[in-house]
Amino acid sequence: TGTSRPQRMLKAVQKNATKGDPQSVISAIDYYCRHKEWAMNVGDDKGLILDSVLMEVNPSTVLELGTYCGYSTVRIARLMSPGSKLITVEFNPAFAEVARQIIAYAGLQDKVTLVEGSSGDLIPKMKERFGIKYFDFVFLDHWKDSYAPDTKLLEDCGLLKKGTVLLADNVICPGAPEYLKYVRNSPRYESRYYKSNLEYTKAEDGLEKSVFLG
Ligand SMILES: Oc1cc(-c2ccc(F)cc2)cc2cncnc12
Ligand SMILES: [Mg+2]
Repeated sequence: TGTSRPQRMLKAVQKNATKGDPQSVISAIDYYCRHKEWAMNVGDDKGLILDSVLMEVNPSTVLELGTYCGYSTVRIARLMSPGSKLITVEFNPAFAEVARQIIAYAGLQDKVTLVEGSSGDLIPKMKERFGIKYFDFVFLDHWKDSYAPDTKLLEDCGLLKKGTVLLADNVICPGAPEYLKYVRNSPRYESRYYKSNLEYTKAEDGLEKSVFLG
């Protein structure tokens, strides 16, 4: 069988990026996925929007749902202040294994806790396992039909506080219609859509930013 796409992406990082330099890891992945083989990272176009929303929030605690190879984990963690914490959840063990190595290559392993498992199982354990009171920022980038149930679960577990920002990838492509309906119709959220492109393509996609109002 040979190598997987995530393994080839890791090789490209090890070959073309500088150890301990997160920006070079991001650039190496973007170059590889734009010129060699596409992969489902949030990418450089939507990545710039992610960067700016993240910097605006300057969160102490972040939850990422859907690690994949760790591209957005590196994008987020590189901008987080000293002492802040990112917990990232990945269901697929092969993805998690590559992500650990890419996060470590970027030198960001001290800020990041990667947890393997299903978001639905892990969200109710966040307080007891990781001593998390609230999340200041949540990046949703996993299965699109889990966005809405996981958001409701975060509310029910008391993991959102007034002002918590949810940022959801792929709300157009592949699409998360039930999630959009939920956050756009709920009086508990203030939502806006950031139009962009599906990573490394000309197709439309975008990010939905939703502020929890408490
Ligand atoms: O950013 C993403 C993109 C796509 C995707 C795949 C195939 C296609 F044709 C278009 C889009 C799938 C994803 C699954 N999980 C998280 N993020 C994703
Ligand atoms: Mg995505």
